[in-house]
Amino acid sequence: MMQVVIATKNKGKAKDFEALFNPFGIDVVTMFDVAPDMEIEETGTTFEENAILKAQTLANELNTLVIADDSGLIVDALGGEPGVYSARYAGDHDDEANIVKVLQKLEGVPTEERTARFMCALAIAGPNVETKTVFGTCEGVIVEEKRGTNGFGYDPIFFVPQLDRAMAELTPSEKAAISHRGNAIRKLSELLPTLLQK
Ligand SMILES: O=c1nc[nH]c2c1ncn2[C@H]1C[C@H](O)[C@@H](COP(=O)(O)OP(=O)(O)OP(=O)(O)O)O1
Ligand SMILES: [Mg+2]
Repeated sequence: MMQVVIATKNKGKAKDFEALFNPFGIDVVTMFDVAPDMEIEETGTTFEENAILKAQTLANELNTLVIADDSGLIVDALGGEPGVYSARYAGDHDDEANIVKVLQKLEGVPTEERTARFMCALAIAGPNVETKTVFGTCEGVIVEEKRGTNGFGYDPIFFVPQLDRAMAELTPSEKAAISHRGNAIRKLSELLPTLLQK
């Protein structure tokens, strides 16, 4: 069985990656499987820097090819917040508190000004390969109340106009087809043949 190592400790992200890789017969392995005690501090100021940091740190530790994802929500009316700090916006990795904070800050802001996007930076690093990064985005609107129970993070408040549903109302494969993460993976897959030749 082919497998891909993802430098993440986010179970929601891991499920997204499974929806993207399992259809190709590729198993997803996370830090819970290969480095459960490892903590990688995200000291970068951009998604790209943090993705590279996570990919290279785990790749050096395992001496194998690793993909890392650094992602977040950009809300236009909040000047781009929570951005790179999405995971720690209101509390450390407290999805519910993060959602409440975004909704409170957007109180009274009309729908047409509630535009937002998810951003995903993926880095791939490993022995004998030059570290590469790719990016994916997904456009949406922040709704006033949570909708749906699928996905993770800010998915319940992220409405996808294209599908007329919130991200948390999509099945894993529907999300994979349109998400920032899906779009980034599709770009990475175009790079892989050249990357692995060396
Ligand atoms: O598809 C998504 N649907 C909803 N929310 C999302 C999504 N993608 C990223 N997000 C939010 C969650 C978290 O608040 C932050 C990611 O932070 P980020 O540091 O990249 O991930 P993390 O710390 O949860 O796991 P890890 O670093 O171990 O991969 O953006
Ligand atoms: Mg993180």
